[in-house]
Amino acid sequence: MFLDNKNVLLLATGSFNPPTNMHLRMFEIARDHLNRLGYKIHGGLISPTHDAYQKKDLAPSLHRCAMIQQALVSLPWVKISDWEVKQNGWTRTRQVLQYHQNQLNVIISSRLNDTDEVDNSSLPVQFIENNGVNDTNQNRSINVRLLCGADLLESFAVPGLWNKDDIESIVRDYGLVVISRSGFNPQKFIYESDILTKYMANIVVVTEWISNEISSTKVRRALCRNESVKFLISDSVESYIKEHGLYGTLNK
Ligand SMILES: Nc1ncnc2c1ncn2[C@@H]1O[C@H](COP(=O)(O)OP(=O)(O)OP(=O)(O)O)[C@@H](O)[C@H]1O
Ligand SMILES: NC(=O)c1ccc[n+]([C@@H]2O[C@H](COP(=O)(O)O)[C@@H](O)[C@H]2O)c1
Ligand SMILES: [Zn+2]
Repeated sequence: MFLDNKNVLLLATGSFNPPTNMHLRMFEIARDHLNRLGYKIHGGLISPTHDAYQKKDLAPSLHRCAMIQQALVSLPWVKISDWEVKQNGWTRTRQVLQYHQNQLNVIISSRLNDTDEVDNSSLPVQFIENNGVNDTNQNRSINVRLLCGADLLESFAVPGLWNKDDIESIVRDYGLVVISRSGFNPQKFIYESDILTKYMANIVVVTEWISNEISSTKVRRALCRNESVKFLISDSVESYIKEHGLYGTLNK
């Protein structure tokens, strides 16, 4: 019932519209915290949501993927997975976790058996190679964990947004790493949820003490008003946005 595998790959889902410095910091904050708790982080993945995800002002995934790729140049231990955006429609988060966990299992077993016929282009397998999965006395599996902000956790309570079964599977089979966000109280939210309390051992809440209110919404607003977004997003992401006239920057 409790996840005791300390070998972890962090997977973050979301719009990344556009990717901000806080999206990148989430991975760094989570890795530091989990390392202190004795976990070993074998890599990270960003899985942007499909264009069919009904969200206001969502830029096409082609652009969101390109921006994520630019942003990740300064965070090489995290890779983009474009599996979600390549599907025919929106994919629920439980299925996103399931797909990547299956892929990871296949890759690890093919490495252990010295067969290499799996397409692993979307997974950061170099971390797996470099992080001792082939060591003896090592647990040879890696758990995909959902990395999210406290707002995403609290969206579990939005009526009709998440299936009850999906929430249970996410927290039971994968586990959560939740980064604090101002205006949200993940500890209280867990306390008030029977299912989250049942599996609280699988939820790591990480407090970001250097609190930072960057959000994509605020960045889009600043861009549209022709205000500076420097130090909120990567310079290369800003250049990409302006080059393609995204978020109302055309002719500004
Ligand atoms: N400042 C932040 N602190 C903690 N978590 C964050 C922060 N910004 C984004 N996240 C997390 O990153 C993931 C992707 O979020 P998302 O793409 O919605 O970014 P966002 O900044 O919330 O964008 P938007 O304003 O468009 O909703 C989510 O799990 C979200 O909770
Ligand atoms: N039922 C579900 O699995 C479910 C519901 C709502 C959002 N989500 C995901 O959570 C993320 C939320 O992103 P935003 O915070 O940008 O809306 C997206 O990746 C979306 O696909 C999943
Ligand atoms: Zn959001």
